[in-house]
Amino acid sequence: MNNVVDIIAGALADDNLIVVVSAVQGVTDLLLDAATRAGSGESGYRRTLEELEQRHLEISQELFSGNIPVTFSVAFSTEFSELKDILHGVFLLRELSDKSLALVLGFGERLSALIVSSYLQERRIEAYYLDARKLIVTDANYADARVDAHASELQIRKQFASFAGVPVVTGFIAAAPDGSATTIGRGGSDYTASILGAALGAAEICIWTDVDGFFSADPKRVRDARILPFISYAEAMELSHAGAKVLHPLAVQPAMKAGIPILIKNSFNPSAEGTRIDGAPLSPERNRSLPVTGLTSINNIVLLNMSGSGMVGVPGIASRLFSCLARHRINIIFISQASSEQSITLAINPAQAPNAKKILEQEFRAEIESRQIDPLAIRKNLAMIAVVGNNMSGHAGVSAQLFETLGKNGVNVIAVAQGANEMNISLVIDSNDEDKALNCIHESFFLSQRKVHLFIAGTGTIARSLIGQIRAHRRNLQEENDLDVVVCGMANTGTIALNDEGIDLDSWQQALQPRSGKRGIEGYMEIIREKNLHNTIFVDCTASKEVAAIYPDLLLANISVVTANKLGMAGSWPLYRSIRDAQRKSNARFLYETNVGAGLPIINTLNDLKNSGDKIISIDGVLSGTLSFIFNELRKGGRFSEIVRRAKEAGYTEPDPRDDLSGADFARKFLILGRELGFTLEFSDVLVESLVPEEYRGEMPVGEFLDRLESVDSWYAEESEKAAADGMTIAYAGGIKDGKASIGVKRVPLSSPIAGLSGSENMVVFTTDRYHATPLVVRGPGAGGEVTAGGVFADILRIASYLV
Ligand SMILES: NC(=O)C1=CN([C@@H]2O[C@H](COP(=O)(O)OP(=O)(O)OC[C@H]3O[C@@H](n4cnc5c(N)ncnc54)[C@H](OP(=O)(O)O)[C@@H]3O)[C@@H](O)[C@H]2O)C=CC1
Ligand SMILES: N[C@@H](CC=O)C(=O)O
Repeated sequence: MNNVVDIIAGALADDNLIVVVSAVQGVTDLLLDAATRAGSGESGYRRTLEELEQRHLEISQELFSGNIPVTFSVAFSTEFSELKDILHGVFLLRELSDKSLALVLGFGERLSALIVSSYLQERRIEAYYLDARKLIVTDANYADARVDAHASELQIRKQFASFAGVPVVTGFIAAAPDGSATTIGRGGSDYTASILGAALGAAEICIWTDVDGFFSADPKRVRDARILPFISYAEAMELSHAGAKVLHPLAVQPAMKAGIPILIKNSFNPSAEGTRIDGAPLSPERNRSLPVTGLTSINNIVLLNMSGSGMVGVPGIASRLFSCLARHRINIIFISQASSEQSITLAINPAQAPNAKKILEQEFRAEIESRQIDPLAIRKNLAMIAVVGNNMSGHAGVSAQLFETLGKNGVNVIAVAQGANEMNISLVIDSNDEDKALNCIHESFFLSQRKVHLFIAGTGTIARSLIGQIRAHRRNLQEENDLDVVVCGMANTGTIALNDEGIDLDSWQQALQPRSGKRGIEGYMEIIREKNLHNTIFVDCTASKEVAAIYPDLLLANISVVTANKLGMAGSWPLYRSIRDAQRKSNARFLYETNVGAGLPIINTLNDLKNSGDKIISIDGVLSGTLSFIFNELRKGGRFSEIVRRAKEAGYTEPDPRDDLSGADFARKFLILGRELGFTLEFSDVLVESLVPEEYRGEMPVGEFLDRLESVDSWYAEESEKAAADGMTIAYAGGIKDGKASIGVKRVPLSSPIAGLSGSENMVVFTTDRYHATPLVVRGPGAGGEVTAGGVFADILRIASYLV
């Protein structure tokens, strides 16, 4: 109130002012509560009344610093005793008519106007209280009255024939022709101001509210929403009708008719520029080149669907439908009818849905009984989103962009409407998807920089390298590629870190907290699904079967997946099939390049060959970084057990190195390649030679296994020497041809390319119709944190470029 009075005092220096006030925050709800209780005979209404009195008293005490003027005190008591009398009457009668309700609800504005006008007087400003019942004339629909513009204009002009002082007018309330109090809709003080401004030809109508103006989207739901300095009357009307709470939907019309600009300003931040609403033509300075001005949503609507073959080509059905709803004062928020004329879909307020269904079923009883029209269908828990902009008109591609971004994010559009003025596309979606839809649409139309949200499973070798790479490269991606890679979740078996705005990658280890609630990967997936962020990618850096098993569910929930874990694509055939099926059904992407050869482009190369029509004859080579490293080092004369330890330390091995030494990890890669080639293979179809001695294959802890491995050192040393004596070397390699894959220890000439491998190098040899005489070879490091994480990162960026 102090801010308000300062603003009034400041503005007064330049102009004549009319001040219109609304009720103190929450007061109209309290009045409604008191009236409803009194109407149902609950004496508890008196407590609400006391609370109301107390609240206004506290405000007054504070404003007047304890020295409340006598005149104010008297007026204040008079208002409250009138309110008490009315509520007492309602209580005695146990009946709350619309007429009484309108009278009660108006007390919020009456008390505000009294306080503000008295406080202005206290500040030596010549102000006076003015009841809008003397100014605004409505029909007799007391609680939601329709304004009679002409009669109101006459009254207002008469009242302000001469102008002196600052009138402080009660917003929201008006009078029916018989003088009874009416109200003109919640938040109606904006409307009151606009009616007064228009009637008097004001220079400006300024709405002082608690936000900086119209935003491109609700900033509480879309973090990157931006203020709109200028919008047209038409845009303001579309946005406020479609849920933007900044301005009363009806407030634009009188100002627009009179050509008076409306300024939206923030009374808590008066220096902010605000939003100017007017009818100025589009110009580059005032209107961005973007087609969309803003988006907004109504988060609780109900769809009413009337359908039936008997509606086709029958004139008058729509007229009966709408007339029936109008007779019962049911407001229609949205209408859609396809050209087949088989159905009409309407969105209405949920509170009115049961009544709407009842009256329409009565209206169309004959048609429903004769099955020309189906019983009315009601669909709940829906939200309506409106995408609004003057510039949308004639701008091809707006709806394509809108539906594409929703589709990629798995947001199902249930109903759509666009008028021929092309400045509003409204769509109805499941209310669970509302925030996701608002954010992805906003990002698509307003932001040059797009976001992908990552949820990582696993915090081991690969995840650590991945985080390091994202941290090092994030800024560059933002600047060069307009892409922000945001890590929103990390989890291992015991801990979890979550932050929708992005975990601080400099201290992610500290962010990990013990897991609570539903643990396991299912719990993590539930959190990701509940968050329902747009452009979400799940990144699997575990070696877990349980994690791989959730890929189908993730994909069906439209969450893209990047995985280094081979247990999905090399899992059982049913799991493999269900991943592939889910991939087909979903708009989300699934990439797994690092499953074979870590960061090497093996799966992409194979698919490029296949997709471009080449025929793959065979694939041979070394596909284990660990085994390659072991045999390359043995050739130099190292001890087997000690080399295995080094492979583990270098991050080449699986969490349990027996997965490498048994050939299982290698076999999985051939299994994946075989499946890529179209063969129906299970793991057992790959012939594998294991290097793990029989007695160490059980549950033995990894440390103990590594200690015991020394027992085979001499065998490997001897085999290496024997092979060298014959000009040969030993290596672990394999191949797949005609759907048959086998891998194991081989003797190869020292001159063979396999003998020339070093470190963890992999080598894959594709023999194809096109690459026959000289096969196509992909060679390079095939294991290790950095190269694998690089491959995972590249897959993430591939999905990002599809999503954004
Ligand atoms: N190393 C390499 O060169 C390559 C590895 N890969 C694959 O990358 C994957 C990761 O390897 P790497 O980083 O070396 O393995 P690590 O053992 O270093 O890390 C595995 C991580 O997964 C976590 N984890 C295991 N089960 C679950 C679960 N159910 N839910 C959540 N987190 C889980 C572990 O958690 P906790 O710490 O709590 O146990 C751990 O943080 C493996 O599938 C591997 O085959 C692929 C290509 C190359
Ligand atoms: N443990 C694997 C890592 C890559 O998949 C290997 O050694 O190749």
